[in-house]
Amino acid sequence: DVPGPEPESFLMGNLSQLFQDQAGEADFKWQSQFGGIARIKAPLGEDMLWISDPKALQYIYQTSGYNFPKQPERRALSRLLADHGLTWADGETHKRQRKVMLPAFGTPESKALLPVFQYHAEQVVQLWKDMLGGTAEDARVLNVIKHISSAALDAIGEAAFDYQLGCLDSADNELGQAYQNLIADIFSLPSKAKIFFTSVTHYLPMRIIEMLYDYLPGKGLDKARQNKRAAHKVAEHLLEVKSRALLLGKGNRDIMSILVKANASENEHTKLTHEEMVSQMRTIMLAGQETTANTLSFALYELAKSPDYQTQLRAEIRAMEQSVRERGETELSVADLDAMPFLQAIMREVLRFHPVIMHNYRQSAREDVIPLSKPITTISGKEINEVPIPKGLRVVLSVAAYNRREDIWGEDAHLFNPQRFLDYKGKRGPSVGVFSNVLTFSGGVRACIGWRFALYEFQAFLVKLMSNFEFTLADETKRLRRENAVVMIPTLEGEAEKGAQLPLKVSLATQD
Ligand code: HEM
Repeated sequence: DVPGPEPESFLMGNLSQLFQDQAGEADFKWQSQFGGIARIKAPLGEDMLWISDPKALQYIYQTSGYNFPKQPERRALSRLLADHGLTWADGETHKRQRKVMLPAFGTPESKALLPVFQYHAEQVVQLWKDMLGGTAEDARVLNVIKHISSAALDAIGEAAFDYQLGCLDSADNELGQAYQNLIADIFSLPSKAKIFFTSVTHYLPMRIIEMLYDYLPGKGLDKARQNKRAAHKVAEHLLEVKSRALLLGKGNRDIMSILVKANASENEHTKLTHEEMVSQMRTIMLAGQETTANTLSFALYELAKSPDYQTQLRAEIRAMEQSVRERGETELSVADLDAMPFLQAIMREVLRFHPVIMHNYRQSAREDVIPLSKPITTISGKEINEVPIPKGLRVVLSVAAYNRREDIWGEDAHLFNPQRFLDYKGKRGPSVGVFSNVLTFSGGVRACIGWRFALYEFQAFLVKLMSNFEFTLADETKRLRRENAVVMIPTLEGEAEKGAQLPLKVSLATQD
């Protein structure tokens, strides 16, 4: 009885709109037509709910979090790319894994990684300076996402595992190659057949879905299986090195070392098994790299579009660099970053406007009642404040739409406007997201565990790049598409098959 958009066909339902249109387009349309909740169709006439209502989201993510596990086909994809790690786990297994992993992702642990991120950002600066030649007049169009992705891989290799990948130097590293464009290569440009297949696999037992992913031929699946072989080899080796170091009392600040230590103090029932520890390495590599690199790329895109924001941000950076020099240091500290209001506002607005994970997918484990913050009128004309749902109902939680709600973000929600975070610091609706109430890192019991890690990495890179370079749009950038490839990637209209591309005109920034 909940209203929703017309399905394209019985076979596809509404899913092509969700996955083939530009990222977020269907979400924005449905939000303006139906409000915070709509009935959409999956293939073969199956009913699903699409949701951006804050109270409903809060209920599903948080209040009733473990009653809304991930959809089985999504878990099967997680297993393909990250084994039995945290993104795959559900219920008690998820609670146990998350408890052991949390200490590695706390605030002090993430802050301690800032120098690692600054180092890798500096490598991009040096590379681009070499490519540019040396005078402020020299400008070149660079596909910025290429180098940012490689540097983000190097950064996560070192920050999470104390492992040198050397992707930016194009070092011939098997693990680095296994992760380069992993998600984009597997999930971008999904055909109708692929969308149909992925969606209907949930009618099969989990074991069969997993076997299909293990043995079916296909370029994407081959890449995932090759990734598994490369990652397992390195993970086994690293676990051995780190366990030995722990025995010798030599800890390190990388995430894996902290995890090995935290796990050693757990009892037999709560400990992660060896296989689970190996899985967490793939989980962190998968969840942490393309997400951060793509967010940073969209930030450069927005700043290239708005020279004024760029000038304002650079002025703030210059002032802070000056005060850092005056105290005899060379790098900005976490406190310095926190004391830069425009940087903070830009970061929040980029995360709000370009959430690289646009949807989360869940399924009700029992009959339930979803509360709404605003009533809706049903097809039969009743006004309702809550929606009763059956067990097994699949729901799409729309990060994209929530982040553009006018009742939360204001009438200009569809405009990129960092000023909103400077003008208004109060509470915006029910608390849903873990950070600044944007939903980009999700919320509740399985919110992004690496959000602090991502924020420091983002700031380290953005400050270095803005301090050294000016960015303007290139002609090609007018064809930019936000491609929905599970993680949102920038591609160019007509060249989507080339994968992630973000051509920007880059020149040296003047240092005054
Ligand atoms: C801008 C960067 C990032 C964004 C936008 C992002 C977003 C998200 C979102 C939306 C989820 C929830 C997915 C769901 O519930 O279906 C998630 C989960 C997760 N993220 Fe992130 N993430 C980012 C960076 C990172 C980093 C840097 C790491 C690790 C170093 C990381 C590790 C994880 C893990 C392990 C989970 C699974 C948590 C769980 O299921 O309990 N993420 N992330």
